[in-house]
Amino acid sequence: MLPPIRIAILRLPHGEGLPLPAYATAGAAGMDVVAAEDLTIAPGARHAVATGFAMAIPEGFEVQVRPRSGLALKHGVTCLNTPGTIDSDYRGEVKVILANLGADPFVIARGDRIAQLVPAPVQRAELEETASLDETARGAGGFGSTGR
Ligand SMILES: O=c1ccn([C@H]2C[C@H](O)[C@@H](COP(=O)(O)OP(=O)(O)OP(=O)(O)O)O2)c(=O)[nH]1
Ligand SMILES: [Mg+2]
Repeated sequence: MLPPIRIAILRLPHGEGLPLPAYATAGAAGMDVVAAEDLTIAPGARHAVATGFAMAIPEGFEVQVRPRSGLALKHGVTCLNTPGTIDSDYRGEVKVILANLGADPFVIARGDRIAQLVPAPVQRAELEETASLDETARGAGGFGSTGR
């Protein structure tokens, strides 16, 4: 495991009394995030769920917002934009965009764990426009071109 990076976190007024994101076990890769609001997401609906905190991620890193597998498997609830990207220059409230792909309304109580946060280094690219690309065995084949 790499040494942890430091991320400043600001509790917002409506986050008072809630646990900050935390690792559930010694080997957990993601910090669980709790909802800062009570709400019900209807089947087929989505909602940007409040978390009650904002962060200042160090330059060169991002934080990914990922679904919890238990919610996905048991209820069909996932992060619609997974993995969500929190930019290092974002200072607003972190929101979790949950979608209910299940058949039943999904009830969230303030304090329920709804997603997990994973910090990751950012690799930027410089694009170089070119007139042609090198040839490969795959070529333009994709989307199942190698078979099932
Ligand atoms: O799950 C998410 C995804 C994003 N964000 C916030 C932090 C992120 O830095 C910002 C912008 O996200 P993104 O770049 O994915 O969205 P966009 O649609 O491109 O918005 P923008 O035009 O603000 O970049 O929204 C969240 O709070 N939760
Ligand atoms: Mg963007």
